[in-house]
Amino acid sequence: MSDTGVPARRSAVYLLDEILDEGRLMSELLGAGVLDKLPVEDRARAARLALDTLRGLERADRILQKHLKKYPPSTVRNALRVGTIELCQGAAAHGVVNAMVELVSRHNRYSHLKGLTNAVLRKVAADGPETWNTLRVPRLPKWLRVPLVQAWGPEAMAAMEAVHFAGAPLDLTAKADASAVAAATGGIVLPSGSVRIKEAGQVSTMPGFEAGDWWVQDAAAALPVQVLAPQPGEKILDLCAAPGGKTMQLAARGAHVTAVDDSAGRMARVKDNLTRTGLKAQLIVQDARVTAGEYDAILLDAPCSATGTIRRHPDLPHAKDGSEFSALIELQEQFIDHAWSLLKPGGRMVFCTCSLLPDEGEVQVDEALLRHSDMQVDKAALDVPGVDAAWRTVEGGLRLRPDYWSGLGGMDGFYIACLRKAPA
Ligand SMILES: C[S@@+](CC[C@H](N)C(=O)[O-])C[C@H]1O[C@@H](n2cnc3c(N)ncnc32)[C@H](O)[C@@H]1O
Repeated sequence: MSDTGVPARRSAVYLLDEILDEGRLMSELLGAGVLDKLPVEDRARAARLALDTLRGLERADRILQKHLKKYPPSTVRNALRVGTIELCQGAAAHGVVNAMVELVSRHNRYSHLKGLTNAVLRKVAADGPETWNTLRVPRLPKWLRVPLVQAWGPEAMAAMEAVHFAGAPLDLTAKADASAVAAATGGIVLPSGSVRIKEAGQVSTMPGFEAGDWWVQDAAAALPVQVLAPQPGEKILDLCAAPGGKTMQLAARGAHVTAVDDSAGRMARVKDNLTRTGLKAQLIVQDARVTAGEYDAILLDAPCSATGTIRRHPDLPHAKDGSEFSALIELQEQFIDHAWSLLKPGGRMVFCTCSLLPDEGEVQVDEALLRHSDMQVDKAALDVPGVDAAWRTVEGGLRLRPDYWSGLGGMDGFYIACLRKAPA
């Protein structure tokens, strides 16, 4: 990292400007290379500062509110937010204040606000850290909170917000032996067989990464393949496959996998992942709605709101406003119907989304059952290790929420159902 910490902090402020004002996602910004010019440590620091600021945004704003008569332009406001988060996390006051004052003073439009930056952050340094823990756990923005409270109730919502605020541990899926991966990486084996690491460093330097012994995958995201229960030699279609976590799980169990995704860029990551792990699958870049063939089993991990992944992606509720969701729900319906036409009689299809919205899970399955007289929900398929009976839903699926396993560090929100086609 640079001595002053200014370049990393400036980049964190830039990320916040783009996320909060332009509605861009962190993944999109990192994919576009906005941090690529920074040294590696500065890149990690900038991303961490931006993510921490987004998680604690409501608290930072409450602390800053006391010291601001009116809001400064958003770049300066975001610099104050980053500074507040650092101060409340216990960083040395002089380092944070000096760096933020320097950052603002070098700004070509807002250099006149360096005095305000200095004065406000000094006040935050004096009272912010002790105020921090007296403030409520940050809430989701209303556009998302309202439908989630309606779906799961206020207590569950508060529990999910507590997990979002805490952030997420690192979960790994072992190619073969979870106990060996846990021993090598200092993790624990979760009830479902994933390996969880509380304090992870840089992933690519961890033991077993180069050898391809494991890949990063949230414990909840690893469950759909367990529910599908692939058998060696089965012909399995993995629809919407990139970046390939589930493709690798299917291939590791000896299935003949055809992986389809319409993003060439994301499919390149599937290829890299397969190469690193020494696993095989046929990769096809195409729209899932034109895929052809006949398959013993299908995994449909449909594109969705990704509202189940907020503890890892705290930018999402700030960058989005829900306006894209009805188009996604419509797309999911089309994917289900087309995928169903590719399934052999007697075959099974797992439909899943990393969403907390029933419209992208429970409701999709209810409606698919009405459209397809040869479709049934296979409830027995949910009998896999680590799955709690309380997570089962009325229509026969599995509802996973971030507040489940909260003592172990939570899990991503997911919906999973196994749909069985009538025999010929
Ligand atoms: C939830 S992600 C899949 C995650 C993946 N199954 C895994 O486990 O790593 C959804 C994927 O759907 C893909 N997608 C979106 N629209 C698509 C379409 N029309 N046809 C095929 N893939 C599509 C996206 O590129 C994205 O990679």
